[in-house]
Amino acid sequence: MTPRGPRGQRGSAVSFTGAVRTYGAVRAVDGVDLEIGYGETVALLGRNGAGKSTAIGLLLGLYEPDAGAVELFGAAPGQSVRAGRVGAMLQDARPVPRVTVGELVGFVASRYPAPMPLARALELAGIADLAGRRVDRLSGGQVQRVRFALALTGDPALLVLDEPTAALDVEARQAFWESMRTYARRGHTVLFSTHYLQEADAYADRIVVIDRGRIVADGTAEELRRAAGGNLVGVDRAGRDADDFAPLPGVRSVEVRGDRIRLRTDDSDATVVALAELGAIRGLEVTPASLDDAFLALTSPSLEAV
Ligand SMILES: Nc1ncnc2c1ncn2[C@@H]1O[C@H](COP(=O)(O)OP(=O)(O)OP(=O)(O)O)[C@@H](O)[C@H]1O
Repeated sequence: MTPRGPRGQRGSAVSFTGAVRTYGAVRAVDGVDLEIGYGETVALLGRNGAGKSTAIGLLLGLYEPDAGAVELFGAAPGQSVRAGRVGAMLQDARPVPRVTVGELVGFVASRYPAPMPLARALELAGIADLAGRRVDRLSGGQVQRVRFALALTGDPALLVLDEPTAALDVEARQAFWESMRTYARRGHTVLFSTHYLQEADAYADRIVVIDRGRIVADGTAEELRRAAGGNLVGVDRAGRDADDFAPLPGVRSVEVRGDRIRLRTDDSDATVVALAELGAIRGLEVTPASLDDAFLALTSPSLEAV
């Protein structure tokens, strides 16, 4: 079915088609195809240097792709940004101005065609009590929340957040995600990048894993766990080699950990039956792969001792 936007638009909120962005020899974004429908909350997950910020820069029209195309709401990114349809919170080290929080958010709001009321933006960002405080005298976490208010204030259809919780303590982090959820529930589209798998799992409808500029997985947390090999089966090694286990049904990878063998498998039932036939079930343990396991398997195949 063709996705429809909140005002009945067809198509995608975000569309990357074979997008490439290079820095010299580095292909920071290397042929990305990605469609994000209206109202989806998507996490962009990747290690340091995977290409998340570069992808976000392309999406916001901060720079042009060297090849391929990027569209927002069916138009060039810059056009959608200028029309006030996008709010962004970037990793930004610019010095903060010497005005109050209320003045700053109010000023930015005044530049949008249909901003949300100032009090609403401050409340959603959890900084209603900071309205009269000077921005340059706030803590790092408070400034981060001011940035969130600035991203929200134009009441954008798409919210783009680059590692939004990096400077926040646990309590502020939870409050932040609650606000983001409230916003997303109103039918808005949200794209956020993060290193925190738990955040991606808890707050996104869909997780896109990027590695060396390429999308290596795209789906729900459950689908990612399955894509990486759904279960882990552990047994005592009992003098056997890793090679004895690799051909067993369902097995994707074999890891030796001291006296234990750990098998990543797509079909743990078939693997366990085969282990039983081999007489190798001493210390048998079957556990679902965690999202961390899936992430490591998807982004660093060289670490696996297959
Ligand atoms: N302005 C630049 N000049 C040269 N190389 C760059 C530039 N910006 C990014 N890169 C390189 O492009 C690759 C992708 O970087 P990017 O910042 O997009 O990754 P990231 O996933 O956002 O990383 P992090 O999680 O550390 O913020 C890296 O190899 C990085 O060194």
